[in-house]
Amino acid sequence: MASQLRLRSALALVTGAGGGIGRAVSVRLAAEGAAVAACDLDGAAARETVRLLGGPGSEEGAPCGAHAAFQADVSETRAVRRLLEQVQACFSRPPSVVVSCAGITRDEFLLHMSEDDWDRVIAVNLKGIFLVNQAAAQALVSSGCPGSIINISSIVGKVGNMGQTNYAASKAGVIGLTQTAAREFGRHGIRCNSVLPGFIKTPMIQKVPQKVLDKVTGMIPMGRVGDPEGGLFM
Ligand SMILES: CCCCCCCCCCCCC[C@@H](O)CC(=O)SCCNC(=O)CCNC(=O)[C@H](O)C(C)(C)COP(=O)(O)OP(=O)(O)OC[C@H]1O[C@@H](n2cnc3c(N)ncnc32)[C@H](O)[C@@H]1OP(=O)(O)O
Ligand SMILES: NC(=O)c1ccc[n+]([C@@H]2O[C@H](COP(=O)([O-])OP(=O)(O)OC[C@H]3O[C@@H](n4cnc5c(N)ncnc54)[C@H](O)[C@@H]3O)[C@@H](O)[C@H]2O)c1
Repeated sequence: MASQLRLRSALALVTGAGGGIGRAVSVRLAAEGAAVAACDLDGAAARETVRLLGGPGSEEGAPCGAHAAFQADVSETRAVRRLLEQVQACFSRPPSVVVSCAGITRDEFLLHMSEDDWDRVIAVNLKGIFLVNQAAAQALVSSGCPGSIINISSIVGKVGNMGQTNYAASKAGVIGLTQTAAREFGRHGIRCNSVLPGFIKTPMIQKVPQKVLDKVTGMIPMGRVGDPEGGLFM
């Protein structure tokens, strides 16, 4: 029961909260007592996450309750600034926990990859984390509040993956950004860490050819991909 109250005074901003990992993160944070600001490019998906958390605010334009949904494109500077303003207006404080889950893939071999597919993946997966980290940290520093920022990278950012030069570069960039932000933010009482999952069963991996999934799964000691809820004891 004690763990239920571990985050009772925390306000958590989760981007990509309408997706597989972001929704699971939101559910877990709420279960441990946090108020959740669920943000996604897909506003309806963010509202569905809030509905699952059982909070008011799941309807568009509904008043903020224990949890609230927000629509924003993390790759857009003005959208991210507006997001942090809206979250603070809704909850009267900056988020003390920020989990950056928003991300995309546009897989293709480098020989054939379009510039647009490169640009879009870097914009969402790397620049999006730059914008959210900066806006959240600025809000925390100006209010003198400590915080914890968690950026979702990928094992691909460390070991690479065929068909993902854009994605791998973006996720490697997230690692370097996080390590540097941690050095800069520490003096302000803000922790900054990245997580590097392997394959997790979410909509993101639905486009992966089965022959590739079979290949990679064969290298995973458990013999299966992970699930967003963690499934530690399954
Ligand atoms: C510490 C140990 C690590 C070991 C390495 C593990 C790295 C992989 C783990 C990744 C986990 C995290 C993923 C996570 O961050 C979320 C995602 O990013 S989900 C999306 C992941 N994307 C991919 O894995 C790319 C899959 N490939 C494709 O989508 C297509 O192949 C594509 C690149 C679009 C090209 O399609 P096309 O039709 O042109 O070619 P084929 O699909 O026929 O492929 C040609 C041959 O290449 C082989 N291939 C393709 N991708 C991979 C791959 N990622 N790994 C290994 N082999 C790959 C494919 O099997 C074909 O081989 P063959 O000619 O023998 O049939
Ligand atoms: N699923 C995996 O195997 C895996 C492994 C390692 C890392 N990751 C990373 O975890 C994070 C979450 O991935 P997931 O598996 O839950 O994917 P998902 O596709 O289920 O969810 C991603 C969410 O991000 C949202 N999003 C996309 N672009 C956005 C933007 N510009 N602004 C705001 N929101 C945006 C989508 O609408 C979606 O709801 C991603 O950063 C992904 O790269 C996933």
